[in-house]
Amino acid sequence: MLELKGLSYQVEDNGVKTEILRGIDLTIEDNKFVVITGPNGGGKTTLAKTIMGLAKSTGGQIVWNGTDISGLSITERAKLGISYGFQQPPRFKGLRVRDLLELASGKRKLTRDECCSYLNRVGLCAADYVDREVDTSLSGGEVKRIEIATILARPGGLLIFDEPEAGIDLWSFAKLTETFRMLHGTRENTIIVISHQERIIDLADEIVMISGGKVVRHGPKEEIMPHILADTAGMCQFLQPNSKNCRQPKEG
Ligand SMILES: Nc1ncnc2c1ncn2[C@@H]1O[C@H](COP(=O)(O)OP(=O)(O)OP(=O)(O)O)[C@@H](O)[C@H]1O
Repeated sequence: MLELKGLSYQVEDNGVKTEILRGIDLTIEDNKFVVITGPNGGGKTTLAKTIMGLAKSTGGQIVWNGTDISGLSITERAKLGISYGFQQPPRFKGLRVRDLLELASGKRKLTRDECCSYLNRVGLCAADYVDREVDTSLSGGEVKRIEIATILARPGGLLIFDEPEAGIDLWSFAKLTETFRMLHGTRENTIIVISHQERIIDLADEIVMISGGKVVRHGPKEEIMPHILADTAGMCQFLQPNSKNCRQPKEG
């Protein structure tokens, strides 16, 4: 179980303090599929980075399976089974795709078939990629999918994906959605996905909406989804043609 208790993250620039996360309280039960969504700049990525330890929380606690991990390093958190897939993944010159998959899995050696199975699950033709270097010769979408494959290779735990759909073509996205569905079906991991995509949100057991550094909604998908749709429609007056406040676009 993941418990965030009054989690805060504050930055200071030239003496000016900005609170990016403002006392987040959130509990995520084991083996749930939770989608974090909300407006741009709301604090979703920062929240995910503080859980992984990539950003150091400035207040509150992060408790994973009963252990307060707030003071632990990224490596220590990774050893406790926490994984994070970047919105924009880094590249690793000199490392091949199979090296990254082996590192992620924790096994000394993965068979070619094992590597291929992880790559196929993100829509990559394994034979073309398994021996390629993870350098700048790979496109953004390729490197993103390779990174997601490395997270799939990790032993069970807490898997955090930051906008996995970003930069991925429609066909691969369909494959990825199916992979998430299957991954959740095994009930071996707690999955947190930051996403704005309705097809990913649709997979969720629970939705957390973050805005202004706070949790503004959290609950089962069936409860939160109508609010999201209403909020989204509310932002665009033309999506509610029968609304009293609706200004219709002028013809001609
Ligand atoms: N180190 C930092 N210094 C100053 N501001 C920061 C820092 N990190 C994040 N921010 C600001 O905090 C806010 C939240 O950023 P964050 O990346 O967490 O948002 P997000 O909800 O993931 O947005 P998006 O949907 O666009 O990816 C943004 O306004 C961002 O500019």
